[in-house]
Amino acid sequence: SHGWGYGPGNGPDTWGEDFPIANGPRQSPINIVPKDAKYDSTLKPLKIKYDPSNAKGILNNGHSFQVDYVDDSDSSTLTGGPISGTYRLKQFHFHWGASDDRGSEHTINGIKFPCELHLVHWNTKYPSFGDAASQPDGLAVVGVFLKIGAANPRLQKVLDALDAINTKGKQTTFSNFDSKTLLPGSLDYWTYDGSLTTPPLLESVTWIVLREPISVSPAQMANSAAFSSLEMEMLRAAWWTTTGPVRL
Ligand SMILES: COc1ccc2c(ccc[n+]2C(=O)c2ccc(S(N)(=O)=O)cc2)c1
Ligand SMILES: [Zn+2]
Repeated sequence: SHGWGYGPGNGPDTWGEDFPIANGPRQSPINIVPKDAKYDSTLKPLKIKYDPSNAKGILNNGHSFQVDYVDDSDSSTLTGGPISGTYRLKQFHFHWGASDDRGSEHTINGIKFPCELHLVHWNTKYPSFGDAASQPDGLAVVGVFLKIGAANPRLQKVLDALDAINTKGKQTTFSNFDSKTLLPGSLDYWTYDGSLTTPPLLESVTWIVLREPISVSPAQMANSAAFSSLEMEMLRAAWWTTTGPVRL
């Protein structure tokens, strides 16, 4: 059968057929309502330490593109915040839509952002990412909203690499990139226990969604081939998933 995607026959509302956990108790994404969020004084500040030399490559996986990191040591880690122990950076990727009025997975007061960055980390109490991905405390994903505004020079190195991976399955080396530069000035966050937002939808993610967005310009959103090739899939789907991928 054709794989999952964002089209009319394989989009988020059909994922439950192959992945019944789609109807589970802690599925992501969710709508964040700031006024309903509870302040938790036991939460600590986020501690993020990334080593730019750990960047390995950039891959077009057909649903997004991801920058993969070497994760065989504790040189790029997330600690503090709502998590205990040490989580290693594995990859980061983006979710975007066919137009600037939608694309993010999480929403704030029902508002969609044009893009959302996910920095994926796994709990080093488990031997590998694959093992951690099936554990309730296995993963921690930092979500960062992108809003349309001034061009963001920190994104440019990533966008410039996309032309070399403009079809599904293509990858190329991507080295010496400090993903910490993608983060906003404030690390204030909302957190909840959720899941992977794409199949296999595993309920193993402690979500840490930053309140402050970073900027991206309309030209940056549109200008790269890979964005457009991946966006072609999104475009085909756009007429179908005008409600976006939020499943409640
Ligand atoms: C154990 O088998 C797996 C585990 C994870 C898989 C995966 C296939 C695609 C993506 N992943 C992911 O790693 C993945 C999927 C979604 C996200 S998200 N969008 O950050 O929730 C992060 C990471 C298969
Ligand atoms: Zn994601």
